[in-house]
Order: sequence, then structure tokens, then C-alpha cells
Amino acid sequence: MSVEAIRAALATVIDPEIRRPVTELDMIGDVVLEAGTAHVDLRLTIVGCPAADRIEADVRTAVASVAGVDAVEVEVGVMTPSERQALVERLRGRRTMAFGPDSLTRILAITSGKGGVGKSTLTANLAVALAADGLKVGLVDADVHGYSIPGILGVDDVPTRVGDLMMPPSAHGVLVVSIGMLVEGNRAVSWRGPMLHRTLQQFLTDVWWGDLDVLLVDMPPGTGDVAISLGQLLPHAEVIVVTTPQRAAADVAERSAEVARQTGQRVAGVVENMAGLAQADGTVLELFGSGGGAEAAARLDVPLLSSVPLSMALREDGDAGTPVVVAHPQDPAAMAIAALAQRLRGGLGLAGRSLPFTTR
Ligand SMILES: Nc1ncnc2c1ncn2[C@@H]1O[C@H](COP(=O)(O)OP(=O)(O)OP(=O)(O)O)[C@@H](O)[C@H]1O
Repeated sequence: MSVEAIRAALATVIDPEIRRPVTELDMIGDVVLEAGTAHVDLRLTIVGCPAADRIEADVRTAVASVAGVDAVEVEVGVMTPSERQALVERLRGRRTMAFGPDSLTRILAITSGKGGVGKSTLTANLAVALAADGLKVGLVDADVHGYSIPGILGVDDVPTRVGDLMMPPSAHGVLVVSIGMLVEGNRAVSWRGPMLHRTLQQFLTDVWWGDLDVLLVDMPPGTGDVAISLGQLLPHAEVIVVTTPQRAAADVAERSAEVARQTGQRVAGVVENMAGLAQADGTVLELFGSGGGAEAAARLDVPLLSSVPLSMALREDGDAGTPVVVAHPQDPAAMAIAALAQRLRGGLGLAGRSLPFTTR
């Protein structure tokens, strides 16, 4: 009876990376209760599992809470390769995707024509705002040459490998993988098309995402290899185009939207970033002009989803690794991004089931 109670308590311990109870992952071996001491055999998925200390501590706490248990002894071991392989196969089997057409996950690819328009900053903040709203959110940083998502979200962790599955780190409630996590230090990535395609494919199929409501993909600027690969790998992704209010930026943004359309993706709308900043004297500083977002939206015949103003806080918080929607939610740029998340959420029905966007 008490061993059963101990097992029931162990079922409340969740592996922080795989996000399932340790009992369901076959991580618990023998459980014995002798003269008030519970002996638990814990088998981690890999040697040096980064979450090992936390799992062991959670196991101790859960078992100690059972009536009749005075002491807890945990024997920590590691799964054999064949046990691990069986687990990986079971996890793969549970997946309702790799984001195929019948997947319930909504996919939003964020693109821009020019670099430096704030696409990564907006993508990271949007992901965090959607997660704060209760959605299960994943973020793929596919901006190979300018990967900056880990910095903006303040993630230093790299994915943990379990067999051939990668467990993505989580930051501010968002599961995130980035090419930046796979290269050492701050090295430049000079991969060519096939390597990029393979990496993007791996991010979609070999990463344990669980059941996501929405997956955001931060695209590299422009119309290059990754845009074409994404069109092939995720033809039902919806594209959001980011531009500044500047006419030249809007022109280039339109071209990247056209590439998306050629690969069969739907353009959901335009987000204008770095729009006018209200000054204390009531005037508005329009550093990058005005009207580019509305103009690009009109020419692409899609809605202008949001206009996010220039913001010192947004820039500083991104540099510090805490997105502005968390650090300064009252900042006008943070409020614009939160409103954008709400607007997009309107199209992210229950459990991310693909419903038409309600963007207008
Ligand atoms: N609304 C804004 N107000 C002030 N600064 C901003 C704003 N949006 C972005 N920035 C800043 O502009 C710089 C470029 O942003 P970011 O890296 O997100 O651009 P990007 O479009 O993703 O660039 P690339 O695609 O070339 O990597 C960053 O320093 C960021 O903090």
C-alpha cells in the first residue's frame, strides 16, 4: 500500500525538459519501503543530465511527503542505450507533428526585407506575450547569419540531447532553439543552402516540441535559401512581414512577401516597427519617416497588424536579455506588441486549431 502511495507521489514529479511525469518516462525503477526508509531507483535519460539535481530533489520532496516515510534514499543511475532508444521511440510516437498540414500547431514565419528592422526583437517579444497569455509557444531562430534570439531572451542553455531528440531550453515560457545554440562562441555561420535546409528540417523534426499551439519562426532577412526551404518544409506557414515606416524598407519587405507567396505561404499581414516616438513636448519623432507599413500592407492587400513605436526600453531590455513585454509592460512598444499578440490570438483557436485569422 505504501509503495503504491510512493509511486503515486512520484507521478507528480515532472521532468523539466520532457515535461512529462518521470513515472511515464520509465525513469523510476525499483521502489522499496523498509522500516520507514524509502529506497527509490532513479534512472536519468543521459549522463550529466542538466536537470539531474532538480529531478532528484523533486523526487526526494515527493516521496518524503508520503505518510509512513521517515527517510528517502535515491539511487541515481542512467538508462541503458536500449532503454533510452525505447523512450525516444515512444516520445516520437506521441508527436502529432512534424508540423504537417494536419498539425494543430499554427505556424507564423516572421520575415523582413532589410536587416536591422527589429524582426528578431519583435518575434521574441511576440512569442513571450503569446506564452504569457497561456499558449504553448515554440520559437525557431532561423536567422542564420544574424541569430540574436538567445541574447534577447537571455538564454545561455543549449538543447539537451536524448538519443537523437533535442530538448529545447525554455525562456520566459517559450521553448526556443537557435542556430546560435549549435555553434561555439560567437562564430559566424557560413553554411550554404543544403546545410541550412538540413538544420531547419532538424529544428522541426528532431526537436521535442510537445504539442504546441503556435510555432514562430524568425527568418533571416531577404529572399534567400532559408525562405525557400521554409516554403518547402512548412507550406502552410503564415507569414508576417516586418518593415520600418521608411519607403525603401517597405519596398524590400514586399519582395520577401512575394517569395513567401510563390512558395504557397499565406501573408497574414504587415507589422511596422520603429514608428514615431512621442516626445515630452507633444511632438512625434519620426526617425524613419511614416506610412511605410500601411503602404506595404495596401500593396500586398493584407492588414497592417500593428505599428510598434521606437522605444529605448525595448532596445535596452533586449540587450539585457529580458524582453520589454516582461520588463516594462507599460512601455508603449510593449503594449503595442501585447495588443498584436491578442489580435493574432483571435486566430489561434482552441489548442491552436487552425481557424481563419481574424485580423481585421
Ligand atoms: N521599436 C524599436 N525601438 C528601438 N530600437 C529597436 C526597436 N526595434 C528594434 N530595435 C533595436 O534595433 C536593433 C535591430 O533589431 P533586431 O536585431 O531585432 O533586428 P532584425 O530585423 O532582426 O535584424 P537582422 O534580421 O539583421 O538580425 C536592435 O538593437 C534592437 O534592440
